[in-house]
Amino acid sequence: ATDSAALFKFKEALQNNSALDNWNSSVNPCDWNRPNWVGILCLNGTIWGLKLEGMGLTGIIDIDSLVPLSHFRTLSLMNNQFVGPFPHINKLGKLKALYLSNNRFSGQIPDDAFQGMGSLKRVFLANNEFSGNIPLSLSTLPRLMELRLEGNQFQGRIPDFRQKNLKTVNLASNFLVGPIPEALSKMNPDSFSGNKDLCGPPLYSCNSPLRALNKKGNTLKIIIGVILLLIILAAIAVALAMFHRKRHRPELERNPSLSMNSNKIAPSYVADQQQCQVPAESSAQSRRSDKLSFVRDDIEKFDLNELLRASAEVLGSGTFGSSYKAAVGSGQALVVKRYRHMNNVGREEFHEHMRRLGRLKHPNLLRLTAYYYRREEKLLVYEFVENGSLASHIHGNRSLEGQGLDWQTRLRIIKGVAKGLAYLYSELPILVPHGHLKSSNVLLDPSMEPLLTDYTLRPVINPQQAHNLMIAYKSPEYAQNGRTSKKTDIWSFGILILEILTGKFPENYLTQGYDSSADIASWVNKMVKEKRTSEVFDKDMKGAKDSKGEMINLLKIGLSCCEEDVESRLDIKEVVEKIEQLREGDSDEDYTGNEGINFSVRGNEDRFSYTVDR
Ligand SMILES: Nc1ncnc2c1ncn2[C@@H]1O[C@H](COP(=O)(O)OP(=O)(O)OP(=O)(O)O)[C@@H](O)[C@H]1O
Repeated sequence: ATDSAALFKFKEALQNNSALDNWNSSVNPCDWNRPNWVGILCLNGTIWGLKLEGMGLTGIIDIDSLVPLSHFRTLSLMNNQFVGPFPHINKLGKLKALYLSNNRFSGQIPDDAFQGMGSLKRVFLANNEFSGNIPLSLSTLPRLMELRLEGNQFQGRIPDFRQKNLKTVNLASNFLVGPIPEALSKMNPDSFSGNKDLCGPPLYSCNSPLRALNKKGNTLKIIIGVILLLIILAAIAVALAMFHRKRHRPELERNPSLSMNSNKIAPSYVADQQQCQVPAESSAQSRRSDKLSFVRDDIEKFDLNELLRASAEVLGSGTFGSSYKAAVGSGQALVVKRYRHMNNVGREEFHEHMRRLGRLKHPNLLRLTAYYYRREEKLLVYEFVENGSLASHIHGNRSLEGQGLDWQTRLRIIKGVAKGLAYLYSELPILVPHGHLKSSNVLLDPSMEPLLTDYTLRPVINPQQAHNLMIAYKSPEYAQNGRTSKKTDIWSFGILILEILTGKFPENYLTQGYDSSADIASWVNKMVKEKRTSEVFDKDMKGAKDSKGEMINLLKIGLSCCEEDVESRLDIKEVVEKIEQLREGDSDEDYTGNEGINFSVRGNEDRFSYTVDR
């Protein structure tokens, strides 16, 4: 009750907060690791954090109201409309991560703003309007690992950051001057680009003649920029003139407010459209562009209006969209996912990618049913899968979901996911096949067969958002260089296997970067090293009595997928083969101790290497 009251107080101070309408005082915010309220992060029944991203929020950030939440560790308000000064966050002394990027905060941040925040590891303030010097207290945060300040108006010199754990710093596009501190000299040069006058490694030496040349180059860039700007302004003027001529455009294109806050997907659109007097010719045009594009022939068709008029239940708000359940036609249940960050893709490119996805057909893939394209917003439509997500079965309220999944079901799910992935790899060899594998993107059909969803969307997601938001189960190399590969998918699969076997929530999901101390693979490694393997498996996993050897083999496969060295990480063919070979009751290895288990320690390193036959 105290936690709920604290959260309500926080919500009250926000404006435009209708995205939080499902916060309900008669329901606990958390059922163990499953949030019942939108935007809450739960861990072991406590409120771990708030992730209120892309909700159009504004108003006051009432930090005081969060102080009573004793387990509160992460606050994300990215991609909203907040304005005004930096909030007084140092009242949340145990905060580990603060994400405020992509708002309109402004003004100088006091030098002592981060004083006493000994646990803070990640600070994201990018793309705001902060000015003045970078606050000194940031440079003394003992555990700081990731700092993103790009796209602000910070000026002056960079403070002397010396933290050993600092892995990522981005200070690009500010007005900083002077030498780059030595501790940052190995960072990516792009992290310092677009500043007034920075020098020293990884940029040009402060005495280098190239630096002067670079400055001249910048002047040239500015001139070219001005010319380009003039061309763009002329193009805008022409476009505006054309816009005025096109009086009778389809209503959906004119009125894009597919209201997220309503229990219908777009009531405002429907109401307006009924009053709209559209001349015959443009009405035909309107129908054409308001059409849903179906990529399947084997299901009952419906039109966009029908879908938009249907009452919709919010299923959740994910990293780059919100999902709604709606029933159309004869009661067919569908899931409509609205994507916000796909507006860099051209119409044709988008259509082509959707048609490519529409051709995919496999028992372990949820097939795309239809999609809708509008420049600023895209809808993808899927069938509703009755048994919900794997995440809800593993982390949800087990008394409701039925005592947790038994071993055979877990093994079947892992085998199915492997087959689905292998199919994607064979059909889309040049793309990163899934790119967003995690337990809420594995759905369970009525016979508990897994269906992968949200796959292969990276080519149509805006690169900037894809980098920030995708790959929840991120590998160390992805966290460092932001590049996906087939091996980043394998890492995510490894984490998924460990999550299924341990029933443990991959905490690393809650952070933007990679934190080995919060990584489930590191935890399993540690437990094995301490000869506590028996404690690793989920206590609620029934039917495991005769299958201990198989469980250990699967644990090894999961860990081999989470090999930090990309080259030694298994590839999909090897993973599928190894998983296919698993049977039940096949081994008499005893997982309560180390005996008979082929674990071997590699050198003096902290991690174990697992002897998995290749
Ligand atoms: N077709 C579906 N049938 C049943 N439940 C679904 C379906 N698609 C998604 N869900 C569930 O709806 C909820 C919201 O899904 P959504 O994809 O919007 O977010 P997410 O998976 O949590 O995050 P992300 O946007 O990063 O994928 C999740 O619990 C998901 O498992």
